Amino acid sequence: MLILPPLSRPLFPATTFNSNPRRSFKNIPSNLNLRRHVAAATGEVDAFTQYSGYLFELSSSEAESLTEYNVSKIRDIYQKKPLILFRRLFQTATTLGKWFALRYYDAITERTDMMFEVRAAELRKILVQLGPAYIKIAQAISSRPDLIPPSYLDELSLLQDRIAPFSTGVAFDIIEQELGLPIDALFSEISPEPVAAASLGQVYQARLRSSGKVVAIKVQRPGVRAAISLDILILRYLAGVIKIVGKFNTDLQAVVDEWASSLFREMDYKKEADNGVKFRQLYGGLKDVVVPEMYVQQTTRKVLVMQWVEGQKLAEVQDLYMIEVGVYCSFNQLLEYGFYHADPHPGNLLRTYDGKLAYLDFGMMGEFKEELRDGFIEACLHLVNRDYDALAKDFVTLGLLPSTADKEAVTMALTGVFRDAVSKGVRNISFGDLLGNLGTTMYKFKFRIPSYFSLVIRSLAVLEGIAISVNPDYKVLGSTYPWIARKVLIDSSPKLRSSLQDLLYEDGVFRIDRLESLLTESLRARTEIDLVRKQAEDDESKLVMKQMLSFALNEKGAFVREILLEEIAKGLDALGLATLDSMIANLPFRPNSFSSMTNEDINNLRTLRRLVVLLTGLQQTATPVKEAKGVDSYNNQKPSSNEASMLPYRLVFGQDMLPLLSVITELPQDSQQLLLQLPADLVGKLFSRVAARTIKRVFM
Ligand SMILES: Nc1ncnc2c1ncn2[C@@H]1O[C@H](COP(=O)(O)OP(=O)(O)OP(=O)(O)O)[C@@H](O)[C@H]1O
Repeated sequence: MLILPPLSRPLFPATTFNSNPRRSFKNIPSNLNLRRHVAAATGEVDAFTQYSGYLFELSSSEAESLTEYNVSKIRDIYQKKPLILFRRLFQTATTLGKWFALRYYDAITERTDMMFEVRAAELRKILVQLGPAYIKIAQAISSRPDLIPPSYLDELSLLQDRIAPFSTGVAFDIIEQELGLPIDALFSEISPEPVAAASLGQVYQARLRSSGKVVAIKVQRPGVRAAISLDILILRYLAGVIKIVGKFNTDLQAVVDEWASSLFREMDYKKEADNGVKFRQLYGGLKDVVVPEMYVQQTTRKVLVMQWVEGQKLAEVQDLYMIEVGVYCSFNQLLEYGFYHADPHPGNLLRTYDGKLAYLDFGMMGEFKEELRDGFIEACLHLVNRDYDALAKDFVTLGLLPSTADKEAVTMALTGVFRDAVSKGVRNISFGDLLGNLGTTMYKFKFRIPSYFSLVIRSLAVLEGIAISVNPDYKVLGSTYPWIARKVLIDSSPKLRSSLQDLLYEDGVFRIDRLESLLTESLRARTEIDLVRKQAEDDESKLVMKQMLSFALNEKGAFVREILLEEIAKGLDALGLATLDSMIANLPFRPNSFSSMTNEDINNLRTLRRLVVLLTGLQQTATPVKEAKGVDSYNNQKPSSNEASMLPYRLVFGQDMLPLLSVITELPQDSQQLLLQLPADLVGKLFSRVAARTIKRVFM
């Protein structure tokens, strides 16, 4: 048996854990008594390691074999062990009680503000001492600005789960027990000490004997399930007491139950492996994203074996491209498939040595249901388009605002927060600032953040946090917006289609500026095309043209294409009228200030021109119609007789159509075929428009 030699670029410095002597596992007697190992581990002067003695006591408990959260089973188990229950209750009450007493003392001596940071830091240490359940609570509430005052958020989010490891001997025994084979039958090499230790488990690096592949083995702390069950029971009692004493409306015990169920899911490594398999299927194929392969056959509830990923923690590398890949992948998780990594903290994201972003730890996954996803997208659209009233309504739809809230006051407060957020433009919205200000407002108005949403928020906030360490000006929402714009333009959900319709037609008037902004934003989304763009020789304008046309002539662009055709038909109709006007203006006996065009036609002509520019990227060489002031100024342009009849076309199409033709020939076959169908569709629309107008003019 060999000790795994360091890989070419070791991930973890050997100094990470200094407790275990380097040894091969031939030195570990297979029949080792667990208690001796725990005793050795508790030799470390560390609050959490002492705690592992307590975990060990519980490791043989009935609660350790619970497969899922079941409060009545847990109650039954611990009612039979009142001593353990009371001892833990006493330990928790005295530890937390001391802290609350100090807080109370601060309050009566009016030193609360002064001592805020000190108390927050003390609380963090206490939570680590109290063990996994409390560390997990702290991790969960560190993304809940509605639950705790903003100043505590910073301290709790610092809570690192780099906790002292438990004995390697115990870990190896667990691997053998769980996998049912001697460890050296399964692995040809293994690291002599854990490469990382977290609240629920620790990780070893090993090589599979069967295939020679390097794997990571995650081993669950012995006794952790029983300890967490016990703590959950105590917390439920506590929640019951607080609810009665504090006269709370919320069912606090239900909150504990919901959290406990998710924690139990996280402690089941078989579920984690299944999540990993699904995550790999959905996102493992994305460009520059790595999702380790799960060895489901070698995985049990307490031992997880997966492909080893070599790389550096994302927080330690200065690579903005990784953040962009992260944003792209997060978008896919949140808004495309709704299955997302709900715990992408910096320790769970690595940059591989060949420049890819690797995701680890699939214990906590979230599901963003389609209706809520669409609601979230709508809210983003409303935020970007500064429609604050609609935004306040979105808050109700998303379940963020209780129906009892004083809507007017809340809307006003929210408007203030959002106005500030978008004041420097969409690309500069700081998610962190928005969250902070939103948190203060939410805390004040007693909003609640539904649990599904807090995970979404957390996942975006983590990404922005990492990005900021690389580029202080990085804005995650600004980078996500192109994806949102793209989604709105191509999605077939009826809800999103109707919000697009509402957005583009305000009081019946077509808002080309909004379409322009959506289309141009959507092109900033880092698609495969965009990634190819790095190598492409094409010049910028030709690429924009190609992307726009590819979008408009694609299966997914059908809904927007319909809107575009409608607007182009209106524009061409107006162009026809303008041509007629120009020709009449050329007649020797032209009537004074004759015009067949209404203001609406002029607008349509302007829209057509902007659409041509937008879709083709062609620069206008003729006088922009935008500058003409209504029908009169249009007619007063007095062109020379030869130019006159061409003027409207030049106004719309500019002069150089050649690049457009060359791009069309480069489009995919499907798009070219669609393009050939367009004239027929357009003629149909134009014909019905001209007919309707003629009838109107003749009979009215
Ligand atoms: N497949 C892997 N390849 C390389 N390193 C890994 C792998 N899996 C885990 N690690 C290392 O082990 C650490 C802990 O793993 P992981 O986050 O899965 O444990 P956890 O107990 O679920 O932690 P948490 O408390 O964050 O939920 C990671 O931060 C990483 O450093």
